[in-house]
Amino acid sequence: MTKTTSLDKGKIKFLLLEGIHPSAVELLQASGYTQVEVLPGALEGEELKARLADVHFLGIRSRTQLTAEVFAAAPKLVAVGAFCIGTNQIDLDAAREHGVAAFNAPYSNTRSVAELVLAEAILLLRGVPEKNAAAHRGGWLKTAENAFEIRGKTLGIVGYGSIGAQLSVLAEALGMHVVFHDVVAKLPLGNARQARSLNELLGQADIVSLHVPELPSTQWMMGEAEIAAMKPGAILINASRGTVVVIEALAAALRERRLLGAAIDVFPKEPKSNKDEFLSPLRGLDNVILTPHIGGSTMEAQANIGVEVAEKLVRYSDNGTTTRSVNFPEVALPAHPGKHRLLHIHRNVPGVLSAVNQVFADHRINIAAQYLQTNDKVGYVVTDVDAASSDVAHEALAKVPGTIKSRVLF
Ligand SMILES: NC(=O)C1=CN([C@@H]2O[C@H](COP(=O)(O)OP(=O)(O)OC[C@H]3O[C@@H](n4cnc5c(N)ncnc54)[C@H](O)[C@@H]3O)[C@@H](O)[C@H]2O)C=CC1
Ligand SMILES: O=C(O)C(=O)COP(=O)(O)O
Repeated sequence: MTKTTSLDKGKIKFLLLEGIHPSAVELLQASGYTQVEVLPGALEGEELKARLADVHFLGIRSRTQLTAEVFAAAPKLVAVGAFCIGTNQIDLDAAREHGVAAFNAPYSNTRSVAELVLAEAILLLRGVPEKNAAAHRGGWLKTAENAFEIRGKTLGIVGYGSIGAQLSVLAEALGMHVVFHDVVAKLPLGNARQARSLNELLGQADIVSLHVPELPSTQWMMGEAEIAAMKPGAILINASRGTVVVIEALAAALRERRLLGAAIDVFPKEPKSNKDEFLSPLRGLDNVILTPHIGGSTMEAQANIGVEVAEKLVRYSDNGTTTRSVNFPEVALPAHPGKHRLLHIHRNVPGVLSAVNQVFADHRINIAAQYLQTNDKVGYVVTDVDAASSDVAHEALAKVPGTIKSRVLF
């Protein structure tokens, strides 16, 4: 039998958590990976660590927290796939230091989030959440008071990245004016314009929608002062991360009717599973749409994400390609028939590359192709050598000081 990978594909273990779409399993199996375990929920603590003891590839979504402690308990882990956009749940530095490459799906659920936000903006401008809640209780709130068309209103987008920019285009198609705030100068799409500051945006927008990643700089960025700076009767929508809004300050503004309404999809503390109770100061406020972190949860987005991230994991497993990794130097080297491929991940300190190449010189191994990329912490070198030399080279490479991980691919 001809081997295609150093470790028989049938022995490589994938663990997919949080109900990742079956499209991922199908792709992995079609690529020869038969050991794929799928769990519907997230794992944490000792259970997560115990499960990871013999796992090579892990798939998660936004809920599973991968800390330095978790990586330390996963000696065989080669890569992590975040089957979502955000990677704030992964300690990316710790992953890198353990030689674990991380990938995500930066675009597959963008449209789903943008559509949800627009739908919520329309419903909130019409007071539908309150009228719907009243009707369920036997009430009948037929009135035009505080009910508005979306046409002609100003949408303020905070974070003009993939989602913010997509939302901008859709909003203009509905006749909205768009103003955005971003820490980076961005090309405005259509007639959108970039505000000079968050406060300028807050003073102009009828609807403020947040689309920033979770970062130290975005934590609690919508606090009491920022909410007070919003126009009276404005609407706040948050489908980014729960740590971006001070939820108590929002609840106070909504109770006092300073804001017309809000739609919140993400929370500082979210239930761990569908079985746990959702607790929030926003519960019971009829002018708030509360959704259980489903901005990206559509069949279309999940199916696409399943394929996108599974493909990235397969490419990394099969030939060492790290293109679009979120924490690793990017390397993509074409396959060289008849050669074996050595993957060497090391600390980016002076002397490691020369020590690596000294191994080849010492063993008189001819290099067919070699590619090195580094980032501030880690170096990743891919070397293709004659098949007959790969075992001896692999053994010697693993002993080079500064080595984090090394693999050989046949
Ligand atoms: N509710 C849900 O189910 C989903 C939530 N998300 C969240 O949405 C976030 C945004 O997604 P994308 O648009 O794809 O990300 P992106 O990375 O394309 O865009 C984020 C933008 O925010 C900007 N930014 C960063 N810090 C900022 C700050 N302090 N002030 C203003 N702008 C700032 C960046 O420059 C960038 O333009 C994700 O990081 C994720 O946390 C994403 C998908 C689904
Ligand atoms: O893509 C993201 O960043 C999200 O927040 C979506 O998370 P989820 O996959 O629904 O847990």
